[in-house]
Amino acid sequence: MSDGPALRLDGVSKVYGRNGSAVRALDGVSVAIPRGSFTAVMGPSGSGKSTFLHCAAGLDRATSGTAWLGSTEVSGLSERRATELRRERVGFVFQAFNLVPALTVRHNVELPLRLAGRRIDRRRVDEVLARVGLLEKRDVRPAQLSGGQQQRVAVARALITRPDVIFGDEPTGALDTMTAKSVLELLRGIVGDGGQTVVMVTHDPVAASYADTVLFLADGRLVGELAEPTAERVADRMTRLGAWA
Ligand SMILES: Nc1ncnc2c1ncn2[C@@H]1O[C@H](COP(=O)(O)OP(=O)(O)OP(=O)(O)O)[C@@H](O)[C@H]1O
Repeated sequence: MSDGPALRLDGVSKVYGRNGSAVRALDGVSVAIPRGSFTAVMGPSGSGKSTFLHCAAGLDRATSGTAWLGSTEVSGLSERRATELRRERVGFVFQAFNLVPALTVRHNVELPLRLAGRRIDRRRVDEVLARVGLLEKRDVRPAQLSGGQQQRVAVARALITRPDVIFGDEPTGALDTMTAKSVLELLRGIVGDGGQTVVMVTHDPVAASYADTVLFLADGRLVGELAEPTAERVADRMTRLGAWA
């Protein structure tokens, strides 16, 4: 593994649609996210947060500029290589958990390995389930779990391939405050003891305060950065961006 940033965007723009109906969702965004850091991405609705995540993770292709994951240029990959990269090098945690209801917890966590045609190491699966505090729930189905527990299964599923970067798109958006706290502490812990990199889009200043750095987007542009954020300072910046006007 190289020593450079986990993630780098160089002048990334993303335009949806054409001509009269074109929307510039990202407008020349440049940023480097260090390995082993926890970054939150905030901004008003429609500011480009999801687009940022999608372009950085290889879910979507930038219209111009380059996106790097470690030393791999994500923006230049063929569809097949982008799919491989998503399977092997990044993990995703979404607001809606996206677990497969018919599969047990253990089988949900194993799924990325199966999709990548990799060997299932039961001990590794148990280790990851223990890491998220759900080893004893490994044989139940998602419907038998609380929202917070389901999200912790989703975190385990994201961790199983040992990805370089874990992307969260509003990972605590569907959770109550206390449950959200346990998921955020888990993400914080992954960065702390696993040296992994977490990048999370959120609307919640309290969630953002768990990060090392908050990036602020407005109208597709990177308009600010806050290190060692507190919920109050994040909320203040968001107010000044007109997010809650
Ligand atoms: N597939 C698409 N086709 C056309 N326009 C899109 C598409 N996806 C996003 N956009 C537009 O790009 C802009 C940025 O959208 P994006 O979803 O990245 O913002 P966001 O900050 O994540 O918003 P929110 O907080 O509301 O989820 C918006 O104006 C949106 O309408």
